[in-house]
Amino acid sequence: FTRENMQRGDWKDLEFKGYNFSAKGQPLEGGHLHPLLKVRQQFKMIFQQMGFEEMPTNNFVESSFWNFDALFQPQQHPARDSHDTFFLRVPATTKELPEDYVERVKKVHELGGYGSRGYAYDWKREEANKNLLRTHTTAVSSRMLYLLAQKPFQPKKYFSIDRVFRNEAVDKTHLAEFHQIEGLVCDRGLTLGDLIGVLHDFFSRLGMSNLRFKPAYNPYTEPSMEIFSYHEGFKKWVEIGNSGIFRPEMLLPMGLPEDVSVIAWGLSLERPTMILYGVDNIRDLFGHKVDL
Ligand SMILES: COC[C@@H]1[C@H](c2ccc(C#Cc3ccccc3)cc2)[C@@H]2CN(C(=O)Nc3ccc(OC4CC4)cc3)C[C@@H](O)[C@@H](O)CN12
Repeated sequence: FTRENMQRGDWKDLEFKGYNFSAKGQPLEGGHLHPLLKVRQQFKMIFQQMGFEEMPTNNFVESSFWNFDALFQPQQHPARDSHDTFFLRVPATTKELPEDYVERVKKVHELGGYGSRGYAYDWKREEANKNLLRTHTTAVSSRMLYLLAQKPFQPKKYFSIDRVFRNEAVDKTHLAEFHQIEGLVCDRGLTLGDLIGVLHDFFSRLGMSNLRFKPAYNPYTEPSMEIFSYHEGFKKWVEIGNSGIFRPEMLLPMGLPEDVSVIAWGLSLERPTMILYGVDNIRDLFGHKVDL
């Protein structure tokens, strides 16, 4: 039946079936929120109920300075080479860093100070200038703590939930990126007991009250602890995150008062989401739809 037939009106003498008004309409597919975003909302609400402020995390690109050097992570650390980190070609280097602070960071890496021996190596500005995709949201925490140190001290509780990037082999449960959740409390005289207490408060709001802690290592926290929770369903201990107290070599060059300490912890968003939604392949949740 061509346009000409229609225009000539040939349709007038055709037999048409009567309307069937009792026919069902197309089933309407209701939309649904992505599980990761639903779990992110839950964590956000928990942090807000605990009086934490959200940190600005909308820069995926970071300098090696804020991502590593400010955290007292030495320039020869394996996490800093291209097997673990995505470095940028354009723009390859960062433009502006607070020069006086950079000098103090260089000094604490090379010679120590504040009671530290330092790492006794030649710290290079070119290394710190290299732009990368942030490997952890702790890069944002370091920026926020530096800003806090520029004003008369006041205690703060910050959190962040956003994407981080690692140049790692991908498999069923690992992607080259994930969402890190991080919380920190900055106040005078905080101790490991305060860290354990805030972890119990935080995780109990997720129904995880039976916690255990194991000594661990992070370049920027001392002491550090891995966090475990007994999972009733799996009848076993599940690692639910990592935590620690930021080192003086990180905090004092920023200019924070000597008696101020910062307790912090982190976990991923994908792990809890996969468990809460029974997803066993991370690709069903996020990332490129390829069959591995
Ligand atoms: C390379 O990726 C590391 C990632 C990710 C992680 C690890 C450490 C940090 C951190 C930190 C930190 C430490 C000190 C100071 C500041 C930040 C953040 C994310 C998860 C951290 N983990 C993790 O999320 N596990 C987890 C969390 C919640 C959960 O809830 C379920 C409902 C019951 C279940 C599991 C632990 C492991 O999964 C680990 O194998 C994978 N980890």
